[in-house]
Amino acid sequence: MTDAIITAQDVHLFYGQKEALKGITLKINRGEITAMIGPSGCGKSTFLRSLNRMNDLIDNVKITGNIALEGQNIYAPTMDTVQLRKRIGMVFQQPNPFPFSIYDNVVFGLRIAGIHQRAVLDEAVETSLRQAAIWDDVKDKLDQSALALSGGQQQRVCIARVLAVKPEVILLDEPTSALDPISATQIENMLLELREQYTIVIVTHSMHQASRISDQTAFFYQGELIEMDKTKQIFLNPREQKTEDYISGRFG
Ligand SMILES: Nc1ncnc2c1ncn2[C@@H]1O[C@H](COP(=O)(O)OP(=O)(O)OP(=O)(O)O)[C@@H](O)[C@H]1O
Repeated sequence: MTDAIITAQDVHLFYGQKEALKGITLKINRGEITAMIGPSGCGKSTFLRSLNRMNDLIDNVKITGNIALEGQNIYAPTMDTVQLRKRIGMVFQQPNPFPFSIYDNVVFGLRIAGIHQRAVLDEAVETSLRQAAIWDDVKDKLDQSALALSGGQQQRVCIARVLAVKPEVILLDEPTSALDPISATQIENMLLELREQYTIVIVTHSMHQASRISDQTAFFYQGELIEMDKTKQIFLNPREQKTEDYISGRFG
């Protein structure tokens, strides 16, 4: 029996006058990978960003409805957004390591949280880089710039940076679309390893990626959630014609 770690209830989001999300209601199951798919502009990244209040950083955004993490409304005025973004970490499309060493990238969030003991940081660096499946590649050059790594390696360091603060949920917005196919597959394999320990939500344009790694798939279209179900069900026997048309490449 799966249980929900995040619930969204009738979420509407406006950029100025434009309604980008039109009443989204869904549940994200704990310890699963949930994929968000849909054509460009359908609102999947907007929805993903609303899960850890990244949209707060954009001017003129208004959101209504309710999003709860472990039953707690994340839009409540008392919610500490720094704390929230530690609990729900985010990885972006373009690898965005800081212009620091690999070591300093990984421990960035821990230092901000006031953790400075060398042994604790060393341990976090090794554990996070191992989880991100890049420890063997970088263990002998932790003091070198993260910018000198390949794109796929940089993305895994960015994932290690998120893992170091021990989030409960990891949001990934098209994390492999800027990478070569081998790096993309390595990251997919890593996400499969991380599942169960973490809850993962991934926005992807790749049907292959969604069907290969996710447990649940949500199909968005023009700001609405058309259908969400077990991934097998969505890909083999969708309920809605629009879903079928999209996954079979008839539009998008
Ligand atoms: N900062 C913004 N200001 C105004 N409108 C925005 C902003 N970000 C997104 N939008 C609009 O909201 C709608 C949803 O965009 P969003 O980026 O969430 O879609 P998406 O499905 O993730 O698309 P893509 O696959 O191309 O990334 C689009 O019409 C987009 O133009």
